[in-house]
Amino acid sequence: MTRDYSKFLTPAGSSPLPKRAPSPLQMLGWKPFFSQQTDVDTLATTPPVRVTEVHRSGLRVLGDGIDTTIPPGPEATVGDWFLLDQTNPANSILLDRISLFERRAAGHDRKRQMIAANVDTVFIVTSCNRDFNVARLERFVALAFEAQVTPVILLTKADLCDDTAPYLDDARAISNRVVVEALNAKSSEPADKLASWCTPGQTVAFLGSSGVGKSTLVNALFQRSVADTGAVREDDNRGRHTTTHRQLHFTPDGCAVLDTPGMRELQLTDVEDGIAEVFDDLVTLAGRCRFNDCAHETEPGCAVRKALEAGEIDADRLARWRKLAAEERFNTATLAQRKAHEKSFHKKIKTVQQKKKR
Ligand SMILES: Nc1nc2c(ncn2[C@@H]2O[C@H](COP(=O)(O)OP(=O)(O)OP(=O)(O)O)[C@@H](O)[C@H]2O)c(=O)[nH]1
Ligand SMILES: [Zn+2]
Repeated sequence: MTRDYSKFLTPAGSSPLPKRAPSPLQMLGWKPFFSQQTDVDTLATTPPVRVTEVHRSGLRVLGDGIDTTIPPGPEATVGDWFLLDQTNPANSILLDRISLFERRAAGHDRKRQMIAANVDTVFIVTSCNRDFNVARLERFVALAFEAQVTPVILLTKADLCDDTAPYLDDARAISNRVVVEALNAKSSEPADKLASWCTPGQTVAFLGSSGVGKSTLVNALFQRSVADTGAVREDDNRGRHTTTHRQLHFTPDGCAVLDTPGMRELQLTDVEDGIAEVFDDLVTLAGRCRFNDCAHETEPGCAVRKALEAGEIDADRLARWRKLAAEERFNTATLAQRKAHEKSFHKKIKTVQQKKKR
């Protein structure tokens, strides 16, 4: 007799256990990385809260059943997690970050300013037209790597472009660690194409020049969910992401979208490691040059020039790496360092001129 066991088998494609819905804290972006910094008892007495808004007067923090304001501290930024001391909020404990975007302030001391913490994914947006610029994309990818945030390159306005293939090829050649997608931001595509990075508990941000479609994409993220629930009026969800201060907005799905003007002004300072990651193949090659301080120009035993002559590396990419690295060094140098550099440069010129006179 053959028995029919089919009724006892899990149907193909379905998981045997229903997935547990994320907890309120997980929806806010709470991860094992944070819980590992503390213990159950501490969590019970000082509950975790996330900074969702930064104002001059204080930080708005959200937790499981908590929505309050704590005094501003110089050490915190939007996206940060605190263990909230409810009796004395100023004594709340800041948890270590998974990632951090920073920039140098304008002015004399050019102190570092924190832009956003614990962002998981940054969408680097450009369009399939004249805005597309490999050097700029490399620079944004370097910033993301430096901040420990996963970069994803989005090429918008695909609908206005005859052939997206060359753009995709160029963007994909930047780093094999970066996913690249081409899309029409105004269509229904963003919901699908961004879905895997915009799951509950994830925090995302957008980088890119003006007019490339960042707001259109953010709108799409909100409208998809809004359309699903049909609960929010059009003009309400418009207002959700127009802001002038640092803020996290949560889609009804529980994905946090960072909206901060500072992201647009990120400069190329203190990103030496990020640049080295983008150009890791060239960095490895340079490590094989005979001299540690090889400028890859006329030095003997230069592995970079050898590879270039053998056609193993791209001359344009090499030039972009050197330019980006030089720009980074210049930006990162303090005013004093720049002045010292100029002084020694002028001194050199003077010596040369004096020698010529003789
Ligand atoms: N056809 C088409 N138009 C797009 C696409 N993405 C954006 N646009 C249009 O391009 C214009 C600029 O888009 P925004 O979303 O405002 O660009 P942004 O990057 O937010 O610009 P800023 O707010 O200045 O930083 C708008 O008119 C959009 O409708 C796209 O993929 N296809
Ligand atoms: Zn060299």
